[in-house]
Amino acid sequence: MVIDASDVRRRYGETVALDGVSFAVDAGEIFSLIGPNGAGKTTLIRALFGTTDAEGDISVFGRPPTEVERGRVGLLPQEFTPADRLTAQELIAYYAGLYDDARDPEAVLADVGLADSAGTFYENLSGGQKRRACVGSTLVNDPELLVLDEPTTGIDPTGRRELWRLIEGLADGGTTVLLTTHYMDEAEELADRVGLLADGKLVALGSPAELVERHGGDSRVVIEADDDRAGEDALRKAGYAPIDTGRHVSVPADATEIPAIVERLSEAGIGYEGVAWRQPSLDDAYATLTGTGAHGGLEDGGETPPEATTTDAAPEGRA
Ligand SMILES: Nc1ncnc2c1ncn2[C@@H]1O[C@H](COP(=O)(O)OP(=O)(O)OP(=O)(O)O)[C@@H](O)[C@H]1O
Repeated sequence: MVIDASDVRRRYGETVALDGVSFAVDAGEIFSLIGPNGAGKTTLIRALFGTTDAEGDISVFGRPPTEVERGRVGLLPQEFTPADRLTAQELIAYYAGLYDDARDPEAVLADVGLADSAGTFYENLSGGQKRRACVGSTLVNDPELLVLDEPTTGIDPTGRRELWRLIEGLADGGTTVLLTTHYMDEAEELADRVGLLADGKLVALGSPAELVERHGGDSRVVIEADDDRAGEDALRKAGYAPIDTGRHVSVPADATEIPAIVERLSEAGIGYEGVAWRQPSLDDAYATLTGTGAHGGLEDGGETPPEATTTDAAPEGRA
């Protein structure tokens, strides 16, 4: 086991940032922490690495956070902006210089796909290349555990996919990865297991598929109606129970029910742009658990996560 955390608590004055968090991460796993802004993700990462004090039992590689050998861990903080006028090569070489037995910077540049951009100033790299260069700076010590705090925030879809492939490659090579993200597709794509933090508590823990199964709801037919309200009314009258997703008309149904749904709509004279069948995703599970969309927050007026989800996380809290 690489990380073992039990009943971790941290307050900042009156603010409870972590309220008894327990979880464990195994070697070679990609574990993703998700949760609304202010849920406690960064505080938890800082507690795991001893840069903030916390109550509870934490061990990383079997040792208290402050006693872990630095060389075994690589950490990419959320706010990390290297100097614009360093080339990619200079950036990696700088970090390599901090370790006695660092890897060859050229090899690290190749690993993060920047061999051809080694001489490019950081400011002239694309968003995705910049983040890969930053990840590269955490790889100079060949860490066994890599911690990435929102590694793809602000990057375009191509850059995000490049980073995903990089992270997957590292995990395939045996690196344990702990990452935070606000992107549910990222957690779903990358993570072996996901922990959902809300208000300092781990309210759900499991593989993306398990969380979707437990909290994602039913598969649904989504209708892009010309008039959503009229569409919902028509389907309700026909015996369907529309789900409130904030946009379009969604009714729990199998794909085989599409013809019947379309018929009900045309009987009611409702026009539509499109009809699609969709299985629930991690986004849906997240919305159910937090009462928000993926980019909202409980503090933005969402509901308190249902009690049942708090208790159902408990037995799996420790792997
Ligand atoms: N140094 C600090 N001093 C006071 N309060 C803090 C400090 N750091 C965090 N907090 C508070 O603790 C809570 C958890 O914050 P944290 O940054 O861990 O959340 P987060 O899940 O990482 O949020 P985000 O997704 O926005 O990065 C918040 O209410 C935050 O305001």
